[in-house]
Amino acid sequence: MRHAHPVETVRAAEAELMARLPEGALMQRAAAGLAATCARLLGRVYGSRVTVLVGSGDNGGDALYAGAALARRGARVTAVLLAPGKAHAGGLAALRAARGRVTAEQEVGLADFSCADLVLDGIVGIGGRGGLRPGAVPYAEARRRGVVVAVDLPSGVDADTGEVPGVALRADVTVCFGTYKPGLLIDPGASYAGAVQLVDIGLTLPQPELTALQHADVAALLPLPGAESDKYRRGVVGVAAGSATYPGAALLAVAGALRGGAGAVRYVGAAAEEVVRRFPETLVTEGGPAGAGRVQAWVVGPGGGEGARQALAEALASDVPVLVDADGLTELGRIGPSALAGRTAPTLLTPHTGEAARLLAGADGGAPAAADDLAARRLATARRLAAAYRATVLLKGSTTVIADPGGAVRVNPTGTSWLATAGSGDVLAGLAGSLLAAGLPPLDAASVAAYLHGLAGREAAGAPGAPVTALAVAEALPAVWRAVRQA
Ligand SMILES: NC(=O)C1=CN([C@@H]2O[C@H](COP(=O)(O)OP(=O)(O)OC[C@H]3O[C@@H](n4cnc5c(N)ncnc54)[C@H](OP(=O)(O)O)[C@@H]3O)[C@@H](O)[C@H]2O)[C@@H](O)CC1
Ligand SMILES: [K+]
Repeated sequence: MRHAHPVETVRAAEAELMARLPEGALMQRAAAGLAATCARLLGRVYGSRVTVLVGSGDNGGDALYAGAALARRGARVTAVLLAPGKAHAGGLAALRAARGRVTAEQEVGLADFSCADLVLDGIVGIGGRGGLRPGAVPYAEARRRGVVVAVDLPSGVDADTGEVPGVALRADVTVCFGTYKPGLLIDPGASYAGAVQLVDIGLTLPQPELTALQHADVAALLPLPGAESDKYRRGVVGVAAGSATYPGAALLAVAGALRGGAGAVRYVGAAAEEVVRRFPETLVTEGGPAGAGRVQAWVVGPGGGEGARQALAEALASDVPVLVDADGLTELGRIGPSALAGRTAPTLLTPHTGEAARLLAGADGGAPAAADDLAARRLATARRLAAAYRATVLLKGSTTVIADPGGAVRVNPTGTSWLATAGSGDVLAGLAGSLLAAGLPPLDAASVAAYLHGLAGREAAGAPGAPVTALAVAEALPAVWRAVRQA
């Protein structure tokens, strides 16, 4: 599992460790790890050209010491001071002692940047606020031929949220210290970080609020049938989806649900005939959720159209977990959080940012925010929704973020942009609902579903990627399920 901690926590751990170590020891550890990665990336250090962008704090200090280490191995290193007079004095002395060059002239700096084999971005790290300052912006726009390595964090990315409030410097590799910062895992920040490598500097950190699952974590959470299992013990997931106008959503939600580990799928809705024709293993019931037989979780809303209101009300009145998606979310936004007030079982909401805007408006009373703004602040958006509705929220997008009302957050590391395709969300809803019915708590059900769905998207798209259909994503689920278990 990848763990991320906010700046405040990192600073506290740093202070606690620094009090027990000789001065500067922590920075030396960070710089040594950084220099080792740079050497690996360069292949041959001797004779290579390295440019070090240096800001006014310890982030620049790390970069200067790493630059000095590379210079001692024969690299031609130039430090470009973006805040001359404030650059880390010890790091600067070390670089000079290793015969590194130092300049504060932007023209020289930009020329060096463009022809370097490797650039170290030590402009700003966890002490940063706002995007790049004007003197640094030209580097973000300049031509580059070498690899850009961000020190701890790409400069201009907000460490705690992944927001990019202006211009940021795009990295190919980020070497972070002690722990991941949330901004390295959440878009848009994550998209600036490239491949992220963690250097252990010995910090003792508390349990993280924010995590990202990896194969082994998902494998441990997957529901597996025991020798005694029958379909009811493995869980029955009820799917209330599709309408006369959108029968396809019912098929796709059922396709996802059939591959999510529940023992059976029970469908209610207007597309029963199509569902049984395509998936004869589905149980079909007339009427809505209230009159259907016993299920262990409901999925309500994909392609629900007019019927979504009634289906939502009936599912929410049940005492089993309910996943609300698509048209169900629109209906929920109309009522607001009071619709969930009497629930005794968990609720999982799976909005994209447009639906999130409607849900927030339903909670706050104001006009819906622009979806793009919510996408740029996806961690805050998911947390706000989870708190307002007292529900687990899976906010879909370039980084899917899952927030529990208790404060825990999971960030999904899998996926492909090809997944932004019609019906893909219906498959995800069915899959997550199936995992809920199989007994996973909502945070686990949602994050395992997002993980498998992202992998299935990649599997269906192939490499190099090509457009995928939602049904192909559902059909790829068994293969990725097996791959996760075998890893
Ligand atoms: N914590 C740890 O465990 C360890 C931390 N280590 C390292 O230290 C780094 C943190 O160092 P730090 O605290 O000196 O802050 P840092 O990010 O260098 O910023 C400094 C100053 O920059 C300025 N500034 C602000 N915004 C800006 C912007 N947008 N663009 C440009 N400048 C901006 C602002 O100063 P101002 O110019 O406003 O006076 C601010 O005070 C950390 O990321 C890691 O690399 C490791 O060595 C060891 C273990
Ligand atoms: K940086």
